[in-house]
Amino acid sequence: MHAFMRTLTSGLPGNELKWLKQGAKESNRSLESLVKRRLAHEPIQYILGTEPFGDLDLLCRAPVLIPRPETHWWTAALAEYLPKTNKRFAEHFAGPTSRTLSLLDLGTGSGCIPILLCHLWPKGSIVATGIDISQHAVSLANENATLCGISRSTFKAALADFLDPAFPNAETINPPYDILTSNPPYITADEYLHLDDDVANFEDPTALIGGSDGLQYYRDIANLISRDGFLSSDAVIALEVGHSQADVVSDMIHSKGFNTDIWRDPWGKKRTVIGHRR
Ligand SMILES: C[S@@+](CC[C@H](N)C(=O)[O-])C[C@H]1O[C@@H](n2cnc3c(N)ncnc32)[C@H](O)[C@@H]1O
Repeated sequence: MHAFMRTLTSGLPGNELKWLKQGAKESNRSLESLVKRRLAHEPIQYILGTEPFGDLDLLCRAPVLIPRPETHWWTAALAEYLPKTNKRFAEHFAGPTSRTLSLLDLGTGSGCIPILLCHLWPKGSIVATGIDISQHAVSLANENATLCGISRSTFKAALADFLDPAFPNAETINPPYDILTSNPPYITADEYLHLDDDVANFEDPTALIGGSDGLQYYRDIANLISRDGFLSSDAVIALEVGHSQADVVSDMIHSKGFNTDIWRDPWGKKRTVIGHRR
């Protein structure tokens, strides 16, 4: 048996084996079955069922997108940046004010972005909504919100399709929003064909492909933000983009009456487009 396990685990990096052993110990699942799943390219986050996102530990379940380190990076940076953008936001984050701030996250997946923002602003009271086209994602995001126990704020995920011309029409979507965040699907249909098995065989293609040129969702977001009454007059927008998309997405947002800024991640890539109403 030991020799069999040694052969089975020889294809795994040492740290993954350590995590799987830990996972097997914590959940009474056999190490052999966990290793077999990993060797079949299932991501370790789905096998263990969680992934750290800052100091949160979020539930992960296929096929909902596993939160990525680059998403954590800009979300944490946004939490620091927002109080510096205007007086109303600054007052709000210093402590409770008479008004709540409303936040909408488009394509919320695990709920990682709004849940971390609420967690990092413990003094503010934010009414956050995450929408997703996938019921798997909506359920997981609501479970994550309960698990993470955000104090003064509330977060609720709801099923909706933001590409639908009738969006927003559900009761759960209640504009105007003060903060709009999104990490939409942004890889091209061609890039999808070249993804590693770990991603392509387990994560939902709907979470990844942004149309033939990868930009379909940004065009839609640009249309949404230019609608009367969708955003408040001092709203801030934060969009994650693919590594070559920042300039074109920034131009789209700029053309809708917003000043824009592009943030580079710690690895030097242009990863986030920030927008403020002009
Ligand atoms: C790249 S994932 C991001 C998930 C999560 N926000 C994160 O950063 O880990 C994009 C998400 O958008 C959702 N999505 C795709 N098309 C959508 C649509 N038309 N309306 C609403 N959500 C959509 C997917 O189901 C997926 O959860």
